[in-house]
Amino acid sequence: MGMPARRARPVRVLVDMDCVLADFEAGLLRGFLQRFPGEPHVPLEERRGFSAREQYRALRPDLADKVTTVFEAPGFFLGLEPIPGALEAMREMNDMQDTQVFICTSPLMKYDHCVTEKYRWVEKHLGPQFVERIIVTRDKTVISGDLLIDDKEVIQGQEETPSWEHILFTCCHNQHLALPPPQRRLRSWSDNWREIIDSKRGALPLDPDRLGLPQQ
Ligand SMILES: Cc1cn([C@H]2C[C@H](O)[C@@H](COP(=O)(O)O)O2)c(=O)[nH]c1=O
Ligand SMILES: [Mg+2]
Repeated sequence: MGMPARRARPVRVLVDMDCVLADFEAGLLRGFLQRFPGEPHVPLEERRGFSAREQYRALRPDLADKVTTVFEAPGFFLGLEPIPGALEAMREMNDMQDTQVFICTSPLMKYDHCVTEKYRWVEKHLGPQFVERIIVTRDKTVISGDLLIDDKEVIQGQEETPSWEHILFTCCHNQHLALPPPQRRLRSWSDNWREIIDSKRGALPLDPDRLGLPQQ
């Protein structure tokens, strides 16, 4: 008798929220134009780098605090529009066999409205079963998973070698970046996310049910 075949471990996918599920950048620009109509702004095509605050600061130093008031305001996070295809992809992913989906999101340091509104956003758009799947953390490197789908170009924290592979989700602020190989991108929710998840299955122990092998 050979080595006992082990049952397949599910692929665990961590999905970021801002700019991956919820359109933070469009909401921020809309809110800025409403609140500060006479001020210069950064069009989405010109966004560069994760921090909108820093890009507005470079445009004019006092704009950093102004843009921050927009995303710290009550109602900002709850009012964000879903990214096209995100809700459908999350539902389909959640229904896939041998796949665990979690929403992994970082709160603002000024968390008063942000955290509850993130929970309410998930309940409103995805339903209560996804509320159970929310992980709120300032450090995603300590969360275990096979994949992290996230728009932030560099994700650092206490863990130097996180368990997940970071898939860069394309967003206005990162679309110009050339990725160091072998880093992969997901260009949108119409892109090949299923293939990316399936690429992780090969690395997992084999499932005897699928191979028709005798159970141990
Ligand atoms: C652009 C920008 C974002 N933030 C905040 C807003 C959110 O709370 C997090 C993003 O979280 P994610 O899980 O990495 O998507 O960052 C900010 O503080 N300043 C900014 O300019
Ligand atoms: Mg994000």
